[in-house]
Amino acid sequence: MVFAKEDVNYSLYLVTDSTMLPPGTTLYSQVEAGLKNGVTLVQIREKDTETGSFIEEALDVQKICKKYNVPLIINDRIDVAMAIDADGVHVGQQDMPIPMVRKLLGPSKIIGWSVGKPSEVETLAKWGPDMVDYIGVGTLFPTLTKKNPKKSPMGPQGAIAVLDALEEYKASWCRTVGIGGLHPDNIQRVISQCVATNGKRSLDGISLVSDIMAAPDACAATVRLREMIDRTKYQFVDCELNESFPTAVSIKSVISQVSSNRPLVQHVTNKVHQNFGANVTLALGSSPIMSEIQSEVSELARIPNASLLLNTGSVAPIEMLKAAINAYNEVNRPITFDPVGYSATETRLCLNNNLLTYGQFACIKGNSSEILFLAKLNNDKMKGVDAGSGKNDDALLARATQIVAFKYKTIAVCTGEHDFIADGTFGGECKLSSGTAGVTAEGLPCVMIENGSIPIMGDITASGCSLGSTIASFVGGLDPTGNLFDAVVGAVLLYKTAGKLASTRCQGSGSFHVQLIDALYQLFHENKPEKWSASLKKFN
Ligand SMILES: Cc1ncc(COP(=O)(O)OP(=O)(O)O)c(N)n1
Ligand SMILES: Cc1ncsc1CCOP(=O)(O)O
Ligand SMILES: [Mg+2]
Repeated sequence: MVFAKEDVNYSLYLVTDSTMLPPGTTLYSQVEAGLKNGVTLVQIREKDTETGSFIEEALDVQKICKKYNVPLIINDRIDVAMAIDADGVHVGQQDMPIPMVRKLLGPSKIIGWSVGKPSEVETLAKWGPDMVDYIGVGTLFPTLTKKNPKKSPMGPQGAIAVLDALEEYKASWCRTVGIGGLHPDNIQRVISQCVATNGKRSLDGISLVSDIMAAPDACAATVRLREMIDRTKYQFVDCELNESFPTAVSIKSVISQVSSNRPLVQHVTNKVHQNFGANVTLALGSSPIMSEIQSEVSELARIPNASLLLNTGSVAPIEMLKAAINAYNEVNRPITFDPVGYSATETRLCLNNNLLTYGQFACIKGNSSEILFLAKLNNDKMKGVDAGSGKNDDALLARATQIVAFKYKTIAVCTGEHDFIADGTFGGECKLSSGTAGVTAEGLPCVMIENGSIPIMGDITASGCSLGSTIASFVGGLDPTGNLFDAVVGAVLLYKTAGKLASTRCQGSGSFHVQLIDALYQLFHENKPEKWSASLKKFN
């Protein structure tokens, strides 16, 4: 049977490994369980099997694949692929050169190649469309399955660089699958974040080994993966731009939702912020919990309307931070990420980059230096944890905010004299495909918040961190159909209006703290956004 290459469905690509079979299962039972429940492509990869046995296993797996009309790919072994007339092979950078593989297999067979960096894309593009049909992009995350990996995990940002290279070198024919450490807790993020910067292509599939091969119940594991892949919203691929901008009416609705849903806001934050953050959260009708206990994050994330504020000024161990991200991502509850002092030290840079790759965030909030650095528009090392002293013009800050929103598929907030908020999270049900939306960062909805400066805000501790508490309360309190952009813009408008009000009422920085909590409480419970001093304007 010859599969037309354009008909190959890469969406759930199972790669076998008999060394991890649970008791009571076989290579064949795991493959069949996968095929029955949504696996769309199979690769037999048995690195420790002698040629004779490998051929027997491949023939038996081939029979099962034929029953489900699914192509079979052979790992590494071109001779075995030819011997059994398999549908194709997958080779890596250290295996037989692609032109030689193509010469032996002929034009109709599927050839997959492992690609880990843009220069390898340039090579395949030079070969042209008759050589490589798809690439395995990885290793995305750490995995024990592939022994002695040549490169360290690339994360979604590494995959984006490869997708960008496919666009740059115009290799439009080439399909892509992500591979390496893929499991239910990171698949949605991989799919939604791994989109080329020009919005014109996403990953075409997810390839994995252990999540199915090592599963005691491979049927259930596959059903879960299939469901997750089919329902994950993909950004910028065949989706429409959200044209709606927040209004006083939509913000009023957000506050009503927060007030009735009373979100639980888990703070993982620095010691200085904890007390004030808790009081700000209470003023907004929400319930704060300051917990860094790794063993309880899953329980907390499952509490109705749970919301996580991750402020990396905290000293919580990275394992706890990652467990918290996992727990909230797993149940689709919002995480507000505040990468305090993003690049002030190597330690913070490494920690924040690690977390940004590891998690999907509803909102990423930072000062102008942090956002400019995240957008790679200002690579100077930040001085301390405060915004750089340089005056950045509004257009640059707005663009940086849009870039961060696009890059991480999030609501990005850039705080400063003016605040900028951009929406990179729009919905739209899209399938795994090379999209045609062509949406780019500068097309994203972006607003500028004007409220005049509030110098005394800088004279108290945790005023910036507590905007994070406000955002986390608002996004946590949304109804399921609520709009994240409305919630974040509403939180910033409320917080800035309260700051201005408190500055007119206080006697100094000490009473400003108290007045700020009073003002937040009063404005929240009044719920009259149309009267707030802070205002927004579209910045596109
Ligand atoms: C779909 C897919 N992607 C990548 C690989 C890795 O292939 P390779 O680099 O040749 O490493 P080994 O699998 O041979 O260890 C793959 N097999 N499948
Ligand atoms: C074959 C291969 N190539 C890169 S990672 C990998 C193994 C992926 O296995 P798992 O899905 O269990 O992480
Ligand atoms: Mg190989």
